[in-house]
Amino acid sequence: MGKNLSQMSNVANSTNIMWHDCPIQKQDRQQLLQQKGCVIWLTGLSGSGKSTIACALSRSLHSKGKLSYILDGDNIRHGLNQDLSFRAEDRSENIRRIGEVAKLFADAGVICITSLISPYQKDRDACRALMPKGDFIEVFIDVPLHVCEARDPKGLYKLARAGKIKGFTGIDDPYEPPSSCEIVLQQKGSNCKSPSDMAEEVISYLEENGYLRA
Ligand SMILES: Nc1ncnc2c1ncn2[C@@H]1O[C@H](COP(=O)(O)OS(=O)(=O)O)[C@@H](OP(=O)(O)O)[C@H]1O
Ligand SMILES: Nc1ncnc2c1ncn2[C@@H]1O[C@H](COP(=O)(O)OP(=O)(O)O)[C@@H](O)[C@H]1O
Repeated sequence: MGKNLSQMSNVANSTNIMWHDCPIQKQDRQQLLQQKGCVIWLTGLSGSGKSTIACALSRSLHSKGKLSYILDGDNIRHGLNQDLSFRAEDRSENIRRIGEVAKLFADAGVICITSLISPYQKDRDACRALMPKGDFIEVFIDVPLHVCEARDPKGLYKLARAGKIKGFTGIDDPYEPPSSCEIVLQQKGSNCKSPSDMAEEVISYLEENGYLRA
């Protein structure tokens, strides 16, 4: 029997498309994995520690028998997003695509950790709006510019200050800190928290909010 025409959709440039459901759903995959699929969205300046904390978090989850996967902005720009630059529209598209991919991982039951500067509030809000409620956990890595600049692990701040990189976040391109997010990771006074201490704060949030059981 032919498909009912009324079930057909047009989405942007995709016409006459139809959604297919599978009887095995997110709930079933979560049961198998004994965890809740979600997106842990790490945002912060270059050098704030996103990649380091993402790795510490993934390692800690792995040791607890929980399946996670990291989508790192730098890495995704080597493949899927290699056509995108750092101008505002391309950063937005970078974040939109990674948001869509992260949503698929969360639907697969995986704890998906994204690690992107994601400097604009509206782009992060748009990703949140893509997901079912509770699936988007926004984590602000609140490290001041002067600390990130002093770390400068890739030498990019130095190049940006010398005018050799234009539109560098924090120097001559904006970073909008989250106005409200689930977790803020920051140094308390002079007490320097390690990346694994910060990862453990995220783990505590996941444990307390039931993400580490089905
Ligand atoms: N102009 C400019 N501004 C900011 N960052 C720059 C720029 N050019 C290159 N890089 C390098 O690219 C990494 C950031 O990529 P993202 O995909 O996370 O950025 S964004 O979310 O689209 O803003 C960023 O990596 P991290 O240092 O890990 O944040 C930089 O290494
Ligand atoms: N909590 C922390 N305390 C001290 N140094 C850190 C911390 N987190 C990261 N670093 C260091 O800061 C640098 C930047 O970290 P990275 O993870 O590459 O940041 P990002 O991915 O945000 O650019 C690295 O050299 C890392 O060792």
